[in-house]
Amino acid sequence: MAASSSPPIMVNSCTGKMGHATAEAVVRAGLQLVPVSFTGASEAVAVGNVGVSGIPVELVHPDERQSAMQNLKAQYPGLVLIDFTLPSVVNDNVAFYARNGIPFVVGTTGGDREQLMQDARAGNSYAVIAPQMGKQVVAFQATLELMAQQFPGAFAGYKLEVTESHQRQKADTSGTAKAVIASIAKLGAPISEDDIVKVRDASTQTERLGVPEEHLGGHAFHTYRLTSGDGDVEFVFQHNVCGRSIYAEGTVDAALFLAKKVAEGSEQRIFDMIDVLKAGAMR
Ligand SMILES: NC(=O)c1ccc[n+]([C@@H]2O[C@H](COP(=O)([O-])OP(=O)(O)OC[C@H]3O[C@@H](n4cnc5c(N)ncnc54)[C@H](O)[C@@H]3O)[C@@H](O)[C@H]2O)c1
Ligand SMILES: O=C(O)C1=N[C@H](C(=O)O)CCC1
Repeated sequence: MAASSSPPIMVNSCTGKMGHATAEAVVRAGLQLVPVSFTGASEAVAVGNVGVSGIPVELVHPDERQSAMQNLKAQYPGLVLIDFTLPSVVNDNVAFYARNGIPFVVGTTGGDREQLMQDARAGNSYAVIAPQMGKQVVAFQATLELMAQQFPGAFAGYKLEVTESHQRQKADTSGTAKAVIASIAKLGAPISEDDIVKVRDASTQTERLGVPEEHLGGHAFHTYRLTSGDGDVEFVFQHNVCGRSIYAEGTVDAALFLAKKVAEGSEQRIFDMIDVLKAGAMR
């Protein structure tokens, strides 16, 4: 695979909310958006293409993706691929990208994460894989993980309550919240992913959580509350995001970071967003 510092970027799927926002960020960054996007079977049948900042992007049915990929590799040397699809298809997609040796960035959450990492490592592909692409949220996550590594068990005996609020259509529990509770478990306050309270109803979101009406369709309001056993001490961590631009911009940074790693012939091939932040790889 040829390397490039300004890679052509393919976004799957431009029919999705996050995929479309990321494709717009690719164009905004002055990068070449590959005018082809893999999409779900229903969308591929229903519409032929979708517009991204005035660029018509041709939609490819899952059954046609292998032949399309052969052509794309030839037509777009140095291609980097971004995946914002669904938890139900992300494993199959990652295995497909790895088999084709395409550098890829996966922001899609859920699926079988252990299998996903195994498949990503199995090929010779380069990848950035992270459930959270927003750089400032990633910095928060990294700080919490550092605290957990420096002071394991520091919050033993504390009770953790987690609430995550997202747009109504989000079916899965936030991948970011899952990653954060894994760090807090190392601090001594473990909870199960099933204990994460998912808020998806508009009235609770606007009246109790303060989500602006205009962002009900795209927001991430997370609260992590740690309370001491005697109830006398309380810590509250929050990250409240409206819209999707924080993720889209971080994803473009991740794609540029990955293209650089390919160009360098980096020995490490699989990265997360903390690696992107540590490299200072932000525009
Ligand atoms: N990492 C992050 O920072 C971040 C940020 C936002 C969303 N996400 C994740 O991204 C994913 C998508 O979120 P969304 O809000 O865009 O969802 P969405 O439902 O709007 O979009 C999903 C898209 O995937 C497409 N799709 C379905 N099957 C496909 C297949 N086999 N191949 C290609 N495309 C296929 C659908 O057509 C749909 O357009 C979720 O897992 C979400 O958690 C991650
Ligand atoms: O909008 C979404 O869906 C998001 N998904 C990621 C998660 O599951 O944590 C990141 C935040 C937004």
